[in-house]
Amino acid sequence: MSSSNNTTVVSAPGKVLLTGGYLVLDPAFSGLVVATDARFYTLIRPSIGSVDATASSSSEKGPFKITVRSPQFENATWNYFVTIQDMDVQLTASAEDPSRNTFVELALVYSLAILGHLAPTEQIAHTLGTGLEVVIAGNNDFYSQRKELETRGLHLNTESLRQIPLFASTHTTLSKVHKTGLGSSAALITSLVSAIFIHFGASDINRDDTAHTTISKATATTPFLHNVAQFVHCLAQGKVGSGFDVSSAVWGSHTYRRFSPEVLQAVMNQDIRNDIPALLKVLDPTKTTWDNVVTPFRLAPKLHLMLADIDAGSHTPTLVSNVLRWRKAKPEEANGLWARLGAANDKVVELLKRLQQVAKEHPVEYDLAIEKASVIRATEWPLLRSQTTTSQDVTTELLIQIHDEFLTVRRYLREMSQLSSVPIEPEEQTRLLDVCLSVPGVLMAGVPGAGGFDAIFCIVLSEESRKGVEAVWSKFAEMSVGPLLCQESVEGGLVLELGKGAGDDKQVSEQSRIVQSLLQL
Ligand SMILES: Nc1ncnc2c1ncn2[C@@H]1O[C@H](COP(=O)(O)OP(=O)(O)O)[C@@H](O)[C@H]1O
Ligand SMILES: C[C@@](O)(CCOP(=O)(O)OP(=O)(O)O)CC(=O)O
Repeated sequence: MSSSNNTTVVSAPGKVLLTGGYLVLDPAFSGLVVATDARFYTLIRPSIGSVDATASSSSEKGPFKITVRSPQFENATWNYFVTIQDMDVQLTASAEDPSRNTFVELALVYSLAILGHLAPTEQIAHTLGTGLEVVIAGNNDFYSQRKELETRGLHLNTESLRQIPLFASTHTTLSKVHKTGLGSSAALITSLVSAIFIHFGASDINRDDTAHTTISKATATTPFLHNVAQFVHCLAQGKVGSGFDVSSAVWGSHTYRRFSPEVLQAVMNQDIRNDIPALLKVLDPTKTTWDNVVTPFRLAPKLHLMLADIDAGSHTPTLVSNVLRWRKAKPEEANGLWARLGAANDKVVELLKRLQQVAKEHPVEYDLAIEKASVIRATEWPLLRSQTTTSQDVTTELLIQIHDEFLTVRRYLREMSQLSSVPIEPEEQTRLLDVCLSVPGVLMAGVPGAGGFDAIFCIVLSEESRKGVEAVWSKFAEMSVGPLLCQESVEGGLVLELGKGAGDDKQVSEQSRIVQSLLQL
């Protein structure tokens, strides 16, 4: 039983880790991850034309063909064949394909193998029908658009980026593409895994799991999809990372405390393919306690997130292994810093939450305070302090505290850089961030995630501040700073864009324009 119109589209957002880089690898600390409105989309529909699915033996069904395409890349089509024998659903990659895609392949292998133990064989075979076509596409922000702008003779700025069509060609292959750090593989795997479970009628995600789920099983819920995506992502990356990227792809912006790595450690090998019941036991949230903690978060109104990728990328795994090596070698030095940085990170989050609350309780005064602060530099905000203690002052006070506390976070990150000899906030980035902060109305500026030369983020209070920051970026001579168009996601995590259960309002929304364009790819 596939989706009503036989096509399923599921999207998952990209991410930016504002606080908690490195610390979030340790379950004792948490991180603040903001989901972006730049999303990854997976479309699944029946293949056109018929495929010979004759049984090779009386009880075996198949082979059924699944073709996966990533139209933004050169040489990015992969073919797979599925056979079903009782509950055992096997997927093999075509030997004729010039390249393999481990991430896509593992997502398909394990999602289908798990499905074999959750849905009736007949239902799976029926949905596979004459074969399936899978189309994968990421918002342009996931990949550097420098080449596309060049071919169009356009400058590197947001105005030019808006002229590029949706899902533009990257003019290169997946292995050579310059990624912008929004977490393509986590968003891809989360959308792909979820699209498969939904397309085969084994899951029914909706905004509220309890209210709308027609399938009552624990394996039909969003936490289960999260666990499967987390497992596949870890297997594809060859290690159990913190998992904040998959978590935000599933649930949107939140403060994240990781699951204990031991939860997945025992199944982190490809032999588990031969024992799906054991794997299911680990992934079923009612059978294994996943101790990850997700507390929803939204930036207060009028706080705008800006992101830029820097064309001088760092290799995150190298940064991480060097920082962890230093922590192991100098535990006392590192743990002291970990504790101070952890406390400063928590303080930033707490202040941002309080700002949200004040905006809710005193919207008029809040807006006035933001308006005033947006036209002067953060260092001059103390001048706005008046004698009375009105709600406007509360807002101004919080803005001052957030700005100051985030400077403390950066100071600790630079200390970490120095002690570990890892360029987490390198000097070039420090200079860039400090110039950004000198623009009126800039609340925060920092290096996201693992830091390095990869990217920066700013949080600004008005459209004017945004323009001011963009002007700084375009003039910065030391490095090429490429703005991204994305902002904080308002839709949260996973969204069923098309298929059984997708909201009707999607038909007229911006998202439906995106889905229409996907259908043409
Ligand atoms: N559009 C896409 N289509 C298919 N696979 C993709 C796509 N984007 C990313 N991937 C997969 O994700 C892998 C990149 O993963 P990784 O290096 O962990 O990047 P990231 O830091 O963006 O998560 C690619 O090798 C590919 O397998
Ligand atoms: C160091 C980290 O805590 C954060 C890294 O975050 P990034 O967002 O920098 O990651 P990439 O997208 O892989 O480059 C490692 C982790 O939590 O897994």
